[in-house]
Amino acid sequence: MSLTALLGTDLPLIQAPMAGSQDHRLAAAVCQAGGLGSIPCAMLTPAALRQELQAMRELTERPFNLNFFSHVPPEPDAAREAGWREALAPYYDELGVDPASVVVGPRRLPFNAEAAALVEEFRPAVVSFHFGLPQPDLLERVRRSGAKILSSATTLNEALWLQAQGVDAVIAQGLEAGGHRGHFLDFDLSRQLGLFALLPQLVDALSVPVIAAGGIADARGVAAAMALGAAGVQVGSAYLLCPEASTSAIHRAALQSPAARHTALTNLFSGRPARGIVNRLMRELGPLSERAPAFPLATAAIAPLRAAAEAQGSGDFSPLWAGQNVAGSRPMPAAELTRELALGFAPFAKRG
Ligand SMILES: Cc1cc2nc3c(=O)[nH]c(=O)nc-3n(C[C@H](O)[C@H](O)[C@H](O)COP(=O)(O)O)c2cc1C
Repeated sequence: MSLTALLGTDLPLIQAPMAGSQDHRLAAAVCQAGGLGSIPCAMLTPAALRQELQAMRELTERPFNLNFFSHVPPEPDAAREAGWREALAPYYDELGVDPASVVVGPRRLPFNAEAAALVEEFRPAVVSFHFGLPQPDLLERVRRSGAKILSSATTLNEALWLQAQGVDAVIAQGLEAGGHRGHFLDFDLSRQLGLFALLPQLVDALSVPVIAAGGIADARGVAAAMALGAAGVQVGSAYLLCPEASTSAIHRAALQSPAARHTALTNLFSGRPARGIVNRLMRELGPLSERAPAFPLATAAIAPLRAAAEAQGSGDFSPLWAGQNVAGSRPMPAAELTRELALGFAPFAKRG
């Protein structure tokens, strides 16, 4: 089955879910332009998710994707948390932040029964997961709702596992990708592959469609991924500058500055490796640090530093998620960007 038939879209193009940087507005604009818009749910309470779903339904009747994280929550580790606070202490002093103001808590919850109930109620055409898949009973509820199920793989091993669990398509997430690595079985970063190495491996080995993600920012990138056998593409960073995205002013400025040419994988902001524009915290404490608590617990102690710095117009302590190929991105309406990207499908039109 072609990807457009599977997703119910005109184009085999998914706007990547980007938690913290977009909501239903960007998703709806992409849906209206023929792609599959995504609503990132990782940072939403059930009530906020319900509002997003209602707002989405008002803007479009087209198929869309709901995206969830499916990590295993870690056990809190007091010693590690204390070490992390110690590492950040000089910054608390500098910015006049009271360490007691840190609100400890997970901040990002994995897919759970409440989210499954909302999927059953609103019946999105597609549900995608990052960090593997939820528990089998929850996954079964999604499947029975009628949603097509996608998840990201960063190695052949992960892709084969996802296929064995019955996903409808696999997203091949190359090392170029912005935001969190979706890895869930293979944690050795030195073994993570760029898209051009990963994609053909997955295309050759899988029977389900493979969607290319990572570093695709224009029609040339789309055509290259399709030439390597992708059934479609998932594009994230290129959409961050669209007026419909909720990307912060600080993040937008960084994306359009020469600094955007230097991204790195860092675990400082959440506890899991994610690609972002290199900023002060990454330069001084990382970009990777063994002191950061496990995902998503590292976020709590950074949050007041981020807020204090952002109040002064600085992104020194903000996660500036971006893929390696974001330097050429331009601010333009999402529909226009979708149409430009779609030109890359033209030579492969027969594949649908
Ligand atoms: C700002 C940002 C936030 C992201 N948040 C999510 C998310 O919530 N869920 C998810 O599955 N992927 C997330 N990703 C990763 C994307 O799904 C995708 O792998 C990536 O954007 C593709 O690479 P590109 O950014 O170079 O296009 C995020 C990426 C970015 C840039």
